[in-house]
Amino acid sequence: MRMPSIKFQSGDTVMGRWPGSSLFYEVKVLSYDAKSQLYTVIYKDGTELELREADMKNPTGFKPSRRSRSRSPSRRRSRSRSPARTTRRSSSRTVSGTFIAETHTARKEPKLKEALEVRLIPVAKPVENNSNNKHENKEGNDTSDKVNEKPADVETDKKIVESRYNLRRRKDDGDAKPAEQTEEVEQKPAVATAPITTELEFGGRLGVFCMTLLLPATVLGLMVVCGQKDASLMSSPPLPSLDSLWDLQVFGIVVLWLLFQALLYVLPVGKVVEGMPLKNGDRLKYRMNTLHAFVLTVAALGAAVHQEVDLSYIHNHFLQLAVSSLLCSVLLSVYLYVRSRWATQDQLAPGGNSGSVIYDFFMGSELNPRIKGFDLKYFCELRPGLIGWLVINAAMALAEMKLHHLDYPSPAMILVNCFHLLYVLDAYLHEEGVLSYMDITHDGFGFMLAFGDLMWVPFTFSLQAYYLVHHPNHLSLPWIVGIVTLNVIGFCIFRKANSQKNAFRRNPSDPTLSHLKTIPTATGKSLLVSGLWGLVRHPNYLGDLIMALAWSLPCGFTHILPYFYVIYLSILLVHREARDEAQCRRKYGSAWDDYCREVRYRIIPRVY
Ligand SMILES: NC(=O)C1=CN([C@@H]2O[C@H](COP(=O)(O)OP(=O)(O)OC[C@H]3O[C@@H](n4cnc5c(N)ncnc54)[C@H](OP(=O)(O)O)[C@@H]3O)[C@@H](O)[C@H]2O)C=CC1
Ligand SMILES: CC(C)=CCC[C@@H](C)[C@H]1CC=C2C3=C(CC[C@@]21C)[C@@]1(C)CC[C@H](O)C(C)(C)[C@@H]1CC3
Repeated sequence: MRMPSIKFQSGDTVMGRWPGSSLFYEVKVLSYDAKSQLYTVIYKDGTELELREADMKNPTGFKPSRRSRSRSPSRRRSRSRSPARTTRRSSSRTVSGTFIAETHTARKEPKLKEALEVRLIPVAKPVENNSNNKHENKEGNDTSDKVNEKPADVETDKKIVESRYNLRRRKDDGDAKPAEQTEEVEQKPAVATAPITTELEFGGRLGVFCMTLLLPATVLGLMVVCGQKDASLMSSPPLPSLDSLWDLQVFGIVVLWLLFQALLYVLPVGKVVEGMPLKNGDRLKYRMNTLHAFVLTVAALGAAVHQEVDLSYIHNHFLQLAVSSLLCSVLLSVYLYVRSRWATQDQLAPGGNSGSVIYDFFMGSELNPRIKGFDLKYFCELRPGLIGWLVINAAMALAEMKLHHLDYPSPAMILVNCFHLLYVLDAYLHEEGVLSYMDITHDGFGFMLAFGDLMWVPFTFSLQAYYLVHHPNHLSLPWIVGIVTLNVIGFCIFRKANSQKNAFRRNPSDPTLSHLKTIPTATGKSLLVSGLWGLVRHPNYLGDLIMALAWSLPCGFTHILPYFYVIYLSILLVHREARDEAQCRRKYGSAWDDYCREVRYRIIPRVY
């Protein structure tokens, strides 16, 4: 069928611009939509886009780039769609000669905003991750793959993307805008906008409302039961008195603790690194000094103990400390919710923009709330709660010694303390990796994380140590060896999986990963499909769960309470895996399905 009187016809091979760049690839015209005046074209790697005529040219006037690197046009996408780059970048790569550099120099970008609809259809086959077969952008500020030609200036690039393109879904996704609506789109500033959250998690508004009330009650309930002689969940201990829950002095101590950690956070020590690219292409800066903060805290506490400060105060005021932390997390969440009302669209998290007060309060509306560079979410995620957890553990060891007149903590208490210390130190030693975790890159900062970081982590993660104070458990040497071995296995899987993924994301050409197979995706990123990431789809979760079991075993088998952490983590990680799965399927489309076919189990090999 011939098309209307237009420049290009279906079946023509022409050069199509890649969104946001001055790069042209060979494309085949599939169809033309007269209403939207867009051509649907297909790139050689199977990527389909819709382009305006102005972004398509006859092949004459183009020359093939002399370099021939295996790089799919679609892999340019993440770069070209990220307007604000802090690095300059190359513009001459080829996919078996299909990626062509424009021969014109100093091309002027028209000021017109143009509509572009995007649909990516990846061609995904596992490939060896060797240096001749790269499918992936280097994440971060890597400039080592720069080649000649017009390096795109940050601002110029931003303007090009903002003024030339409005990326939106294709018609066949069901919400294409007719031509009249395109006008409307063009009138808005061309910045990334946060979509309204329609798919509500955690049982929606009612679910999060219940969780907001039940989670704090659960922590307090567990703590009360744990302090009883009979730590059975079926026991019904007397309700704690108001006095045992609240003390102004204790509240003051918690506030001082937060301020002290905040002070350590702003110390100008440690390198500053950039986080993952945000929706608008910017990268926030983070100072990596959690380890410094930890060491200084230990030094300060050591000095305090030397001055005869009694750390068993923590054990004696455990409930009051928890209630004060809860109050701080509620106040913080209210502040976060209120300030999110003034946040710009591109500062909002995808999951916390539903318009429902309770839902957005719980999930967190703003992705990276900052006060003059002080990142509230990142601060809370790694510092007051995690260091607080270790301090509580140490206080429990002292309380155990005091209560049972011991010269040293029991072997069970030492194991629990050492395992937890290793886990937290590992996070600090690999602090940069945390910047790519879901909580930082995807989840908003609201009650769930504020409460999780400030109350849940320190007071439920330390339950095993608290339990051991009142329920000593003798461990034989074989048990000790067995438990230590289990923790080492879990830790190695956890660390290796996280390190492999982080290294691969930072530099897919990393020679230490060259033996691993990968699946390319249309976004330009690849997926690891062998090694630990070929065993299950979340090997890091598997390692985490094995460690969790090793942390509970020192407490014996008399009560289920010390196993609370394993139960919590299993539920959280299964749910998290499902969330991540949905995100990855959206992001990677059929390449993700191929990965799932290749790696059948999610967390536990041959089981789940
Ligand atoms: N102790 C606790 O309470 C908790 C601990 N954790 C731990 O935190 C850590 C971080 O967890 P989380 O942020 O949930 O998830 P991950 O660190 O596993 O990140 C998931 C992301 O990894 C990338 N990815 C997935 N599969 C592959 C693959 N095959 N190859 C390359 N990249 C892949 C995808 O992102 P992309 O492709 O965009 O890079 C995906 O979105 C984990 O180790 C977890 O165990 C988590 C929650 C609670
Ligand atoms: C429902 C509910 C109680 C939600 C709160 C969940 C949070 C407690 C967790 C979500 C992800 C977390 C992570 C860590 C601690 C627990 C929370 C905040 C973590 C910082 C622990 C240390 C690890 O090494 C880690 C850095 C991998 C980890 C990151 C995720």
